[in-house]
Amino acid sequence: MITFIDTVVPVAAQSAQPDLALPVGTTLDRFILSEQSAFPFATGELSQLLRDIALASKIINREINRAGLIDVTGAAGTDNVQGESQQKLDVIANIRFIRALKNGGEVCAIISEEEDDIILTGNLNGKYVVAIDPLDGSSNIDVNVSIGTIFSIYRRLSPIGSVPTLADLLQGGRQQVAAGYVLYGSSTILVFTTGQGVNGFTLDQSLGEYILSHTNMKQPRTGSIFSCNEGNVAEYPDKIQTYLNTCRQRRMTGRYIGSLVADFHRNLIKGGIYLYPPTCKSPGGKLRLLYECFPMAFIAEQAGGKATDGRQAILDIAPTDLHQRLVLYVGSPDLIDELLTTK
Ligand SMILES: O=P(O)(O)OC[C@H]1O[C@](O)(COP(=O)(O)O)[C@@H](O)[C@@H]1O
Ligand SMILES: [Mg+2]
Ligand SMILES: [Mg+2]
Repeated sequence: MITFIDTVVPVAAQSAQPDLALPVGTTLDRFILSEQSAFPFATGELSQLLRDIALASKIINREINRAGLIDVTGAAGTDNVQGESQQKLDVIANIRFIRALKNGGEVCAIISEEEDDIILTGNLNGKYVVAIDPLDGSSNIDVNVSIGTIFSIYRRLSPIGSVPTLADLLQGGRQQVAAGYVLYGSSTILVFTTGQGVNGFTLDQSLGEYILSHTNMKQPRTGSIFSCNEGNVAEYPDKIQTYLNTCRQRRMTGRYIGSLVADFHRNLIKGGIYLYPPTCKSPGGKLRLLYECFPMAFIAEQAGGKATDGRQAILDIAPTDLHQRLVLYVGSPDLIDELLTTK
């Protein structure tokens, strides 16, 4: 369920909100409006912000679908703050989302995977800040394999009208008011939560509309899928190697697309566990806390799953850096528990 209260109710206290089930087939706009109307104090900014993200994702979806026809494949010739070569679509997606968030007026600051520093939008009266991975799964762009976008929304801490600060972006995962992803796969789906469960909207390309297709998504308690880059196994900690051996002995299925959004989405629906342990190249983990781990952990927990770095719940981690990386284990709760108790 969506909460459209623009007076923020952090994750922990949101379960008291009314349950407003809407039927499959409802448009995203109708869903947003009807949910918002349930909250007398809602002023619509969060609703509009979600619409802005949905619109930008439709534009990106169009670019991705035409990737082979227009000059959007290959490297952009630039590196991001993490020293990763930026793909042209990384840059295009980054520009499109930042433009949509700036023009919307609700967002005062943004942190993006593709930008070194905080982006001040100039909307000093904007109530929200956004962390975004404009294009997730960049290594799959040129080979027509599913990719995604990941976003996380917070209410600003600094006073309305003032210049946003680092503290606005380095809030804890449990302060998120909304988080979601768009999966550009065989179909395009927008999945998000505002702390009242998780819903999925499939893009009807002929209408250009996101339509409710997955209501109140729930992560199966267990599953038979494990997802990790087996090429790195020799570098994984012994405990993880032991756990993966038990997965193989149990004849679980190895599935790894190499796009976090796609691997997460499959495991959310079918049951499974995604692992990105420490490696020699990324001893602290590869995935970024603010715009990959926090949003996916919020969605996972809202769907009944779990997300941990092996020591604590991802959502309990205090962020210290805009682009800090983390070890991530996320998925079905029983599989995460098994991993954590592996000797
Ligand atoms: O190629 P590797 O090392 O297995 O890493 C794949 C992981 O890295 C990512 O591509 C990182 O995300 P970006 O593509 O947004 O940088 C994840 O989507 C994916 O799960
Ligand atoms: Mg990513
Ligand atoms: Mg990315």
